[in-house]
Amino acid sequence: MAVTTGDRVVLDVDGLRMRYGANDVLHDVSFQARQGEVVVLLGPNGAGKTTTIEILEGFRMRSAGRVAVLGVDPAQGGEDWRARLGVVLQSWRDHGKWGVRELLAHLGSYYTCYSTEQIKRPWDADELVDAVGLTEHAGKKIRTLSGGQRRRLDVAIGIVGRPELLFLDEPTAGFDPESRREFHDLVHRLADEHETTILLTTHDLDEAEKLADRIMILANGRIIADGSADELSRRIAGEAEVRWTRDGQRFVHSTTAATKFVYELFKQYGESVEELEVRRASLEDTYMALVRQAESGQGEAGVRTLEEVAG
Ligand SMILES: Nc1ncnc2c1ncn2[C@@H]1O[C@H](COP(=O)(O)OP(=O)(O)OP(=O)(O)O)[C@@H](O)[C@H]1O
Repeated sequence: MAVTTGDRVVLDVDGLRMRYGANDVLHDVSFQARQGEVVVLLGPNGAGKTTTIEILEGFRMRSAGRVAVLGVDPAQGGEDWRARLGVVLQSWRDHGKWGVRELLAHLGSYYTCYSTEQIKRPWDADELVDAVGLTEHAGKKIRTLSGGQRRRLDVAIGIVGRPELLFLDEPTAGFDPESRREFHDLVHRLADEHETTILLTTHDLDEAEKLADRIMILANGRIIADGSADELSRRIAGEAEVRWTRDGQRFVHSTTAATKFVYELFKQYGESVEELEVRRASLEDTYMALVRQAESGQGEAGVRTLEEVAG
């Protein structure tokens, strides 16, 4: 997990609203992200994640609110501003006849003029191919790549200009577990070594937990939670489930004071307690509880225990 988050505010969103026709999609979205921070945006289908990201990227005009991306309003961002952003959207379908390395070197050449003292642009094509795990396939034509390999290429295209801020929309859809792990390592490296700020969407809560310094949950066009995975689960807090076996019999007990309970359990039964497990609310439990709570129209004041909310 990135620990090198700086003080510089890279993303600053205040009172963002978006309306499509008569349909309000984003109501009042406000958040900030700092240099080197990995922020994961979660939310059910249709919550407004892609809309938010597209507004930040300058691809979509907002209805209201203040937005500064690398200090610039995306609606007014020029080429030099755009060169500092990396965007990974859908799979790269064009240029099927191009080689992997060839395409990266070609796209990279557009960034040469945006090189600075601090940030040398573009990323060297061979190093980049290596960083995304495509070395073996560097000479292959793009149309011959598998789905997962093509997605890695999408990521490489997104970072070839060494962006200060990277947007990733469901980057690991279609990855096998190994590619997913490698991709997670790459995200950590970008944040830790290069101080890249990363905003990504995913529906994979395990991935969110592994990657995020901060998780934001968007539901019904509002951010209903913003914090680390631990902070979010503490908001739902409540009870932990303690499981154990004794003399071959299984036991389950729910308690808000798991440590004390386990201490008493051992004091009473000592070594006959086996297979002890303490399970706290997972990110999935927390996510489901918060989203259901938002969908049933309860505000912050209505935060209840997980059991009450999730039934
Ligand atoms: N161009 C558009 N015109 C009208 N409505 C739109 C447009 N684009 C998106 N919407 C609506 O805005 C809402 C938010 O869509 P958005 O794509 O931002 O959601 P999302 O959180 O990214 O969803 P998913 O997880 O399914 O990708 C949806 O109700 C969608 O139907």
